[in-house]
Amino acid sequence: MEERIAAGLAAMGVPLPSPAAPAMLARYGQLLLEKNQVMNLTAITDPDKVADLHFLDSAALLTLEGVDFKGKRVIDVGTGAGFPGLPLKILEPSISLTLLDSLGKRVNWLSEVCADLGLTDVSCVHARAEEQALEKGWRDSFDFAVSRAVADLRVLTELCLPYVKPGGLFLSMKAVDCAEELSGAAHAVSLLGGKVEALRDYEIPGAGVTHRVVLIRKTAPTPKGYPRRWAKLQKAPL
Ligand SMILES: C[S@@+](CC[C@H](N)C(=O)[O-])C[C@H]1O[C@@H](n2cnc3c(N)ncnc32)[C@H](O)[C@@H]1O
Repeated sequence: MEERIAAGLAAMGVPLPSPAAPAMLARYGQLLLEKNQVMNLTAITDPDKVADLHFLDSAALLTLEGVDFKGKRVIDVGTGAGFPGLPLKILEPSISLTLLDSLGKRVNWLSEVCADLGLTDVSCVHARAEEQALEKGWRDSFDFAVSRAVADLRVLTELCLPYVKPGGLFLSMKAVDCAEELSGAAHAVSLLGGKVEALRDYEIPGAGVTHRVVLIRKTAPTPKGYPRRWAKLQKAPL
């Protein structure tokens, strides 16, 4: 896995913070596949596909022109087994990272992985996104929110955008055919103080797959009353 990750990162033009970074990612991959035998962490079990569809896919966020993760406070909402947040932290160690998920078992495992890899400045938080955003110090306070494979953009915007401070970005990882999802989310984005700034497509080397990042700029603070409770948020999406 290490060679494939190293070759993919080089092809994508992602600089390595240290020569050990591909080995760290491969170690993470090994822990993932081991734990996946006893806990549902990923449907992808082929090591090459884990390299491509988890690690290189996550790393693609570091290739976006005009988006600099250096020293940023980043939250990964619905991180699951740590994607995309944890590979970002390994490849850009200056990030102050929060990994948030509503499934406690996954969050506990992520804490173990961070300890195993010797990562610092990573908070693994077991909470529902729409509830944690109401806690003091969380709202309008992150430079970037990132998220992959969690919910339709209309709902996801209400889960993620409240965390982002004005001037910051919500980076939503989607399929290239997300036009309908995007237009369905237009009202949620503007109501919650955001603006779709760009759509960026990227190819994962060797995988023959193209994915898309929707960049949403936070232009104003989150209005009072948002995010709403899960039942409301889902029953009556914005
Ligand atoms: C399909 S997994 C995707 C995981 C990871 N982002 C990835 O791309 O591999 C969706 C994750 O989102 C979490 N999730 C769903 N709704 C959530 C919410 N409201 N707050 C926090 N986590 C949530 C689930 O527990 C699950 O781990």
